[in-house]
Order: sequence, then structure tokens, then C-alpha cells
Amino acid sequence: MLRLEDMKITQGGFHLRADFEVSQGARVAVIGPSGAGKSTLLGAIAGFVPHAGRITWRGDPLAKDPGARPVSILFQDNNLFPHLSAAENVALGLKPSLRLSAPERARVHDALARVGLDGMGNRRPAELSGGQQSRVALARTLIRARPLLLLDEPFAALGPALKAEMLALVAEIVAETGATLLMVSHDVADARAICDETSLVAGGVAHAPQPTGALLDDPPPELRAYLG
Ligand SMILES: Nc1ncnc2c1ncn2[C@@H]1O[C@H](COP(=O)(O)OP(=O)(O)OP(=O)(O)O)[C@@H](O)[C@H]1O
Repeated sequence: MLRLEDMKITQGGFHLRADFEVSQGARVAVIGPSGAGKSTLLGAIAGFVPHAGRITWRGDPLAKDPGARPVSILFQDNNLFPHLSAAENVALGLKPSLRLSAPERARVHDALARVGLDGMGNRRPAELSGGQQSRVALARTLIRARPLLLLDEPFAALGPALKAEMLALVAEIVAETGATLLMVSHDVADARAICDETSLVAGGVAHAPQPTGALLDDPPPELRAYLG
């Protein structure tokens, strides 16, 4: 279980509070107005954003070092390196030096195959479509095999069909690995598609996750205002 205990974040004049739990294996959408603090919340869990209070995973406080946290995070722009091949971009998730052993190379191969990019490991990002680039970035988070997967609007730039495909792939992968998912999205259809629970971030508070259907069918005033 992931617990945010009396967490408080201050960035200049911006404040965000959170005090809730996420069950292991849950799939939680994080929705709310622009600037409400969704990315900041994920950043705090990943270790990039300082905060007061505690974040624990399975009862233990998270390490200070982001790299030592049980977390993989994927952002919208994918952060692929243009001069590296798809396989090398994935390998960065394992070893920044890219000096891989044979078993590690096999893991890169498997991760690429898992996202449907078998045989494309030698291509550079510019030789891949937008959807394929998203798959490379997803493979890089997969290879880290961390139990908490944080996605920050990763597929926002994709067309509807490709996005649906990627969401389905994420749902399959978290089901296979048992990972706990927190996914920021501006599209509530994404929440309905793959997240059983949804956390609303608004008015300086990241609220405890609620069942997605019930929350979206009968939204509280802050969510109603956001949904328009
Ligand atoms: N380094 C920083 N210093 C000061 N304020 C910051 C910093 N980073 C972000 N902020 C502010 O923190 C608030 C939350 O930003 P955040 O990016 O988390 O919002 P968001 O809900 O993810 O927005 P969006 O949906 O537009 O991506 C914003 O008001 C932003 O201006």
C-alpha cells in the first residue's frame, strides 16, 4: 500500500495537501484543473518535489534518492534520446552506462517485444511513429520492474485510436505485473477506460481515490466545475 501521510507541498505561493492511501495493485486516475498540482503530486511520490509529511510504501518511508524508490515515471514528452536507438533508450532504464550483460540485453529485447516493437530495437526515435515512440518510453519504464507506475499524461499527444491502444497496453501490463498505477489525465474517458479509482486534485487538496464511475457520474462541485 502507498500512504501519503499528512503530506504538504509548498512551491512559491502554491500549496497542496494529501492524506490518503492507495491499495497495492490499484489503478488510480489523477484528474483536476490545470495547475492544480497533479504533476507535483507525482513528482513528490517520485522524489523530485520536496514535501512535509511522510510517504510510505508497504509501511516503509520512501528513500530520499529518487533512483532508490520503487517507482517508474513516464512523462508526456517521453524523454527519448534522439541519438540513441530504441533498444538503447530502453536500456537506459536498467543502466545509464549502457554496458549491458547478455541477460540484461535479453531483458531489453523482451521489453521491446512486450510493447510490440520486436525487431525495431535498432531504430532511432526519428525512425519511429509517435505511437511507437510512446511504446519505447513505456518499455523503458517496464524494464525497471518497479511496483509503482506513475504516468503523467503520457499519451496526450497521440490520436484517439493510438491512445486507446496504449491505454489498453498499460492496463494489460499492470494486470500482468501487479503494479500500482497512478495516471494523470485531462481526459476523464481515460479514467473510465482503465482506472477503477480516481483522485481529484483541486483547491489545494489531492483527494483520496474514489470509485471512478461513482465519482464521475455524481461529481462534487469542484469536479463539476472542472468538467464544465
Ligand atoms: N518549481 C516551481 N516553483 C514554483 N511553482 C511551481 C513550480 N513548479 C510548479 N509550480 C506551480 O505549482 C502548481 C502545480 O503545478 P502542476 O504542474 O503540478 O499542475 P498540474 O495539475 O499538473 O497542471 P497541468 O494539468 O497544467 O499539467 C502550479 O500553480 C505551478 O505554477
